[in-house]
Amino acid sequence: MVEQSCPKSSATSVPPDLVLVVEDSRSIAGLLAERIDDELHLGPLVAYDRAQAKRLLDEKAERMVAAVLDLNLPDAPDGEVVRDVVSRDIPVIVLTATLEDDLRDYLIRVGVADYVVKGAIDSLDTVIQGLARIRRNRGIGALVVDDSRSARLHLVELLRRWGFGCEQAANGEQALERMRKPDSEIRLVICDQNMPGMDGITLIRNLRRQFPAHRLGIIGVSSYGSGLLSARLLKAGANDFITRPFLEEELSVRVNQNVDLLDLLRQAEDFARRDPLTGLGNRRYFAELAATLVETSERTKQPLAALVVDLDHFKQINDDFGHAAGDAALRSVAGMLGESVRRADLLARAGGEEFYILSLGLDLEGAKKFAERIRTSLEQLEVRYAGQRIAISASIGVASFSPPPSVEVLVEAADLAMYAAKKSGRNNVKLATQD
Ligand SMILES: Nc1nc2c(ncn2[C@@H]2O[C@H](COP(=O)(O)OP(=O)(O)OP(=O)(O)O)[C@@H](O)[C@H]2O)c(=O)[nH]1
Repeated sequence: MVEQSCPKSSATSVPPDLVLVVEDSRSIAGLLAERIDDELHLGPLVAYDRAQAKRLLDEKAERMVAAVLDLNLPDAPDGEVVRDVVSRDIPVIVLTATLEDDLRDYLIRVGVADYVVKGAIDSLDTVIQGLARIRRNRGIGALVVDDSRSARLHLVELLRRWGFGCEQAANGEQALERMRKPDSEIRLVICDQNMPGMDGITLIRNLRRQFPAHRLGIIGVSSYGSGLLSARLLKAGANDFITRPFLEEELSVRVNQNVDLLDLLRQAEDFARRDPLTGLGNRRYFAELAATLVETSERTKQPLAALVVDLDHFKQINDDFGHAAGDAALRSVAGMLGESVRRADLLARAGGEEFYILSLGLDLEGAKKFAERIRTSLEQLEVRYAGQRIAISASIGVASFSPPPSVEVLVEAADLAMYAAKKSGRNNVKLATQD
């Protein structure tokens, strides 16, 4: 079995939304609190000494995303507050005036996520970036694969202090079994090369066949002196590698850079599927999800309905009020449609002033009622631009098949019905004929 090492989040109903700042300099504490609030939209909890910090921990520890701690406090001159916080499994960034080697060793040993030397021009920027990463990491599942229990636990402990939700597997087979589970998403795998049975390279090849580089970051771990091995790990599909023994800081940077890259790739993916004006999915997004809905309709023997919603005389709106007003109207319509559909429905902007909705479980009669409701809501929609009301209406075509032969047939049927609605005067709903 795969061991669950650290929970992804605490069991409280309020998601963690606070950052503890323990700093006796009121000016630094004030600056940090302001930036945590403004830039991260998290609630700063400020304590000026250890006693205050302990009280806040007793009251609100489970709501803390992370803590920023000064090492020298009036009632705790030797960093005692660090242990108070680390012992509660809250990721810690330490602010320190100086950094000698033995202090660095102590901080890593005691379990801090990061340390920042005070006074450098960008030190507060570094703290804010560190907090943003810890918050981001909380939503990311990581899997450590290593047959050595102590090596595995070391990696798990490091990932946990950086905020990751973390699981572990003792060999390649366990790791593949874990990756087959759809429940919690693992986005980062750190895997050792030398394992009995399936080695790291074979495991990475296997993983890469199933998970492209923008879905899963893989960091291979090789031993010192095996330069060729590192190259082979990369060739097998690892995004990066680290050589043992490593400094915790180096692993932290590699892990964070890889997760940053995953985020960027995910954003690029998202941009390719999203309409920038309305924030709705675009045609590409629609095509991908529609295929899944058709499959579900076939499998569950439920009808699948399509609505094609085309705004009337939109050119006239642009001509009368200007293109910016037309844009504002499209955004309002998208917002209204977003509120009208159920969570499981698929809504997309198909292009221009046309929107598609797919709804599983609606027969033609149900879909007609749904379309009528949308038509009426659009008619009543209050779109105001520069003090003037822009009247909106739509012609809606409706089709429902149980199951549809294909997405194309379903949408084409609804599209033809929409044209019939336009022909018969606009601002009405028409149903597709069964043939
Ligand atoms: N403001 C704005 N206008 C857009 C956008 N996309 C398409 N349009 C405009 O929507 C109008 C669509 O015009 P037509 O296809 O002639 O249709 P219509 O005027 O709505 O008339 P009917 O559909 O026949 O009722 C065009 O003038 C496009 O320029 C957009 O993103 N923003």
